[in-house]
Amino acid sequence: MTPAARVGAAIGVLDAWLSGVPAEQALTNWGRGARYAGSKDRAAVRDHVYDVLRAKGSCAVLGGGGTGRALMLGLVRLQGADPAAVFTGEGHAPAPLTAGEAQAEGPAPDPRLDVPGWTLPMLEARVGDGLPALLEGFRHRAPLFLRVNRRRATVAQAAARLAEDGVEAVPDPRAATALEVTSGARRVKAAAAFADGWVEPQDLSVQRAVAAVDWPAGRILDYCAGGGGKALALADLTEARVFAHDAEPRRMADLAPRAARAGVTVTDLPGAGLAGAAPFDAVLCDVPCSGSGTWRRDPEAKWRLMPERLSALQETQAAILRKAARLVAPGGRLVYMTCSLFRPENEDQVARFLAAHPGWTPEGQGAETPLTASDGFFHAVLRAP
Ligand SMILES: C[S@@+](CC[C@H](N)C(=O)[O-])C[C@H]1O[C@@H](n2cnc3c(N)ncnc32)[C@H](O)[C@@H]1O
Repeated sequence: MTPAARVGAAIGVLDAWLSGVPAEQALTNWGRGARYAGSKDRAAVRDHVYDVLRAKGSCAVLGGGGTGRALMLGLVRLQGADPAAVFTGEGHAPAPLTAGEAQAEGPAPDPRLDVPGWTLPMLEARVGDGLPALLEGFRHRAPLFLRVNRRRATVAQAAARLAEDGVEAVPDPRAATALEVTSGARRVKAAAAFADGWVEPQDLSVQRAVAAVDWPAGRILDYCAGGGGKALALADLTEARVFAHDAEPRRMADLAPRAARAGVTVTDLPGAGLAGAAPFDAVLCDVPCSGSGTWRRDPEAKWRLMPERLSALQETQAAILRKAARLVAPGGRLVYMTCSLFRPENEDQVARFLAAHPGWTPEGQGAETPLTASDGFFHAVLRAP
């Protein structure tokens, strides 16, 4: 495919997204009908779509509208390319610009347009004067970080082995287990270091939060284990026996093979087994949240989020904390985590729990933002009476 044909394909995918099809589904649907597209074409189309979703408000201003075509035109302008060289109408390229489209270019748009307006006060409350830098960052792709499984390799050994497979990665002094991938990110999952469990993708902010907690020896329950990212990190980092639970057990399907790769043991605990297995010395609640800390990675999420959804998430978070607290041993720890930047999901949620649970004490908390680590991430440690 020519570069212009890739833009044409991205326009179709964006139109499908605008009609309500999730981005991944829209990309899959396009891919099924595009047998001629090679892996580089597919990657380029995906990148166009996600670049638009990261900067949708700016693209709409620069492209003069909200259709897939206008958004892609805006992206071409935002990236400093010449639209006339892309919108040629030749082959599978999009049709030439109309006079109106050619004139639509205006001043550089405000990055505030690239997040839902009602979230701006919450973002500002988190980063203060850093808001312009945060919003500018949201327009760009997030870096990829790996966590080195220290039971398998040192950080230096993992970096050297990744390099053999064309993945360049450098240690990050902000976390002892972190490698930042500086080139070859798409090759990580095919690399021997990944297949042999030396590395797992995990954001820097998560690695910092996990390392900041004083985890007890004994028994730790990951109550919202999902794919198991935190449970695996805990099994590698601590000497504790790690258990994993999730309200939707199918989400934990990858946990066993990932644990086997990493050479660690994580024990599944279905709902029926929870009460009998309690109490635990620590219970981690990595709760469902807005994901506002990961909007660079999942920009579609910011356009899906509505105030009602945020309120519902807060109720879910409070309910999970209430239930999980009952599983903590006397004097044990409840560790609350979100990948949200919003206080209502973080500090306010902790305050609400403490107000309703006399005797529990806060033992420290931390909030990362894309300005301090990579993703936004929050953690708080609460001590049981
Ligand atoms: C943020 S994700 C967890 C990500 C995971 N810890 C990781 O590191 O990959 C939140 C998880 O909470 C689960 N969940 C939602 N409601 C729950 C509940 N009431 N009890 C337990 N888990 C719940 C979801 O199924 C989802 O897998």
